[in-house]
Amino acid sequence: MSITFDNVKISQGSFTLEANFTIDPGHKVALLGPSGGGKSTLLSAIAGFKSIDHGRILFGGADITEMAPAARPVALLFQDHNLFPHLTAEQNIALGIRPNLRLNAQEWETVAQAISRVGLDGLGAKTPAELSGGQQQRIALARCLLREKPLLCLDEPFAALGPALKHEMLDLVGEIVDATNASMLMVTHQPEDAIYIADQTVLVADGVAMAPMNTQNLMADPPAVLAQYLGR
Ligand SMILES: Nc1ncnc2c1ncn2[C@@H]1O[C@H](COP(=O)(O)OP(=O)(O)OP(=O)(O)O)[C@@H](O)[C@H]1O
Repeated sequence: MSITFDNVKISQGSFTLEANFTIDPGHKVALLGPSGGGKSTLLSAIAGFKSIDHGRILFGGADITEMAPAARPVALLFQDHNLFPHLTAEQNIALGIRPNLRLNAQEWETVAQAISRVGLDGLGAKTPAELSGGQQQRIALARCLLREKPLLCLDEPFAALGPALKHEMLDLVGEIVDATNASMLMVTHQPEDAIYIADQTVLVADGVAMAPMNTQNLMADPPAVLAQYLGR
């Protein structure tokens, strides 16, 4: 579904971010730009954790500006702090279905399928401390996925992972997004990650989130602010 920022203005102290564009349905989009540019702020506004001062955010044409975070069509994955340390992997995933963890047999089966989907069969009873960083992120991703939200927002989700594992995770996200017909927005500091997974890129710099551009074209001929960021 499309995502529209209709004359959106978000302020945070002396910082202001503007966004006025539409992302067409079916794209995987990277949010790229200098530190402090407003990438996380934009994701927080979409997820409903940051209110906007002006304008509207539409998803598939429906105004979600005033919706509570849990009611939004959005699942959000952060770089870390995604899991509760005292709960097992499967309990952490189950939270995505029912925060009180009182799931019926069919819902536990859904949890088991989600564990399988992220390639972690047999590890459901482990706590986060017993899992590697990559495995922990897979658990967090599994919880995001079983909420079946049509928009997956990722805030530097795999920054702590090595290159091989990161590519594996990006492949997994890409596959799942394609299979479920979802849309994806991913904040990254790595241009190569944007090229790897995102067909479009939104450049966020100088208080403006710009309309999405084809990632390959953008990298081949970057505007000054991006060239500077890339160190070219
Ligand atoms: N709670 C806050 N109060 C006031 N200003 C804030 C607050 N949080 C962030 N900011 C400011 O908002 C701006 C945008 O921050 P944001 O975290 O969205 O940037 P970012 O592009 O995600 O940065 P990074 O790449 O470093 O994570 C920054 O200039 C920051 O100083």
